[in-house]
Amino acid sequence: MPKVLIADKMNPKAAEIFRAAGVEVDERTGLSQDDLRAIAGDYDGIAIRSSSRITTDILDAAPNLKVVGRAGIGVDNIDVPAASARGVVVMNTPFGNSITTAEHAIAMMFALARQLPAADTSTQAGKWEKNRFMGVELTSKVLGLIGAGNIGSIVADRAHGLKMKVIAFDPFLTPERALEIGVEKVTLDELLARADFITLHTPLTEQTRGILSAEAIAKTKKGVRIINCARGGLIDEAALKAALDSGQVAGAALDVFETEPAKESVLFGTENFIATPHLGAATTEAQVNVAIQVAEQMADFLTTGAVSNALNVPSLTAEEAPKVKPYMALAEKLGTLVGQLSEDAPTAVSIELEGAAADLNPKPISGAVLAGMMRVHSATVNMVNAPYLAKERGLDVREVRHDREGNYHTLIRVSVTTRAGERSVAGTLFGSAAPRLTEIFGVKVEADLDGHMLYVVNVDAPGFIGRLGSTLGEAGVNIGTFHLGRREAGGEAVLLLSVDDPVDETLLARVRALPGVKTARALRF
Ligand SMILES: NC(=O)C1=CN([C@@H]2O[C@H](COP(=O)(O)OP(=O)(O)OC[C@H]3O[C@@H](n4cnc5c(N)ncnc54)[C@H](O)[C@@H]3O)[C@@H](O)[C@H]2O)C=CC1
Ligand SMILES: O=C(O)C(=O)COP(=O)(O)O
Repeated sequence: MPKVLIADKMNPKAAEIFRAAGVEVDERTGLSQDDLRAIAGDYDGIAIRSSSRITTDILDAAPNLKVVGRAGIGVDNIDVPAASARGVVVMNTPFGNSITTAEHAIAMMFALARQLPAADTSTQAGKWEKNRFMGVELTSKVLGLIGAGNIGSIVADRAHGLKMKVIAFDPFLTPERALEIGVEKVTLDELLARADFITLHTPLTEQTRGILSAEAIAKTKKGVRIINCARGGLIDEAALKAALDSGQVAGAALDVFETEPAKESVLFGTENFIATPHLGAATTEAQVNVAIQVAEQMADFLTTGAVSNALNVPSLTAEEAPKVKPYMALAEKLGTLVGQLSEDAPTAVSIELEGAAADLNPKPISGAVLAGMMRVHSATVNMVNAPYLAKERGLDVREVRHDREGNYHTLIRVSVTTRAGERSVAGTLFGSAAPRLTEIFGVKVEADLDGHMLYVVNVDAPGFIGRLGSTLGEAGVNIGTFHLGRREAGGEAVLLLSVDDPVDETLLARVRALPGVKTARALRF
């Protein structure tokens, strides 16, 4: 039974869903990094929010880990490249808390415009300072969005209802999408110069870190109000403090901080500064949404292989997964075969799908081919990290789908290019589930690729099979199945034998010494 750790506070629905799906769950929140490292090895999956950090050392301590699920959006607390390299799928829930977070940004905007927190504190202190809290109207003001994705566009929609003019800086925003969400696409400098309110809605990346730097803040319209419900690190906090003190910035509301939990900050106590403790996603509705979704996605993946909302592997629906699985098994066997038979490092691999296979999602199939090929040299390769490793090694990977149906109702062909040229193997599914080799390097051979096998290329001549059988028999190696194919009578013949025991180097040398043998290799599936 797969086992999952819920490492951050999550709605109880998550645990219910895991258990109902037959997944064992431990809920242990508030773990230190050392504690998490100590227990990570027990789990197939870890579900988190923004508090836990899934770093390289946690991944290294978790050899059984297959999936990290983020009940929320931002994954900057997960080392995604390190997870990919170790074959761990990373999933998030990209929409479950977006409305809630957009609403928090709007709430912050109102709180800034009317100084609600300070007015509340003053009033409850019995001061009745009616003349101190002069606010500004939102109507007709310019709202500048930095980042106009899911949350940014919901903020734009709500701001239109408040009769604001919305402009956006987002290099990936297309003119069509800008039109659709009713925002004017501008450069960052233009946004800084024009906005009365600026709200941030980008992920924290190398490009966005410090996007509101001292230099950028200096370019803002005097009296701007800034809201950050995205990520700490997007704003230079010391520069913001200086700009609030000088009056360049009339107010700032932060939900997120460079260092969290933010128990202290240069900004605390500054006039016109409002803080909340990373509450953007903290509503009942959002937390139910993300808890249900992350648990369903992780349980589906662990029990059926379905992949949704993964950041480092292509999606595979619960409906597709059972159809694609036998193909992945075939693809992996073909990859393992070419991997074992390649004398040289391949420079290119092409994966062709024909007949029924052509209707399937090719990504998991090509991932399985690459995993099979590369696992020959590294035991830790799987279909998640194989495409990344292939890219790293400069392997040119092509996927081709052919509508035509050949001799087989369904076929996968894997062609590998090395310095020696291009060679290909092909296979089909028998009874729609059993992988079967159909062709090896241009020779038709039908064989199951299973267990220990011996591959021999020889010159077709009478008496060879008998001599080979005797050589194996003398070494005490029992033949299970025997498959033979040849290019033409008297030409090159290919023999694939399944054997009950491994064929060692001494026996291989004896096979290679038989008259007519060109190649002999021991294979393992
Ligand atoms: N405070 C909280 O509790 C929450 C915070 N968040 C944060 O909000 C962020 C945004 O979430 P979504 O809108 O759902 O993500 P999204 O991926 O839909 O949108 C992000 C937008 O940022 C844009 N972007 C990327 N690089 C940029 C750059 N260099 N300059 C300007 N724009 C850039 C992208 O093109 C995209 O349109 C998340 O990454 C997360 O960090 C999300 C949920 C809750
Ligand atoms: O979804 C996100 O990106 C968030 O920042 C929400 O964080 P949380 O799950 O509330 O710790």
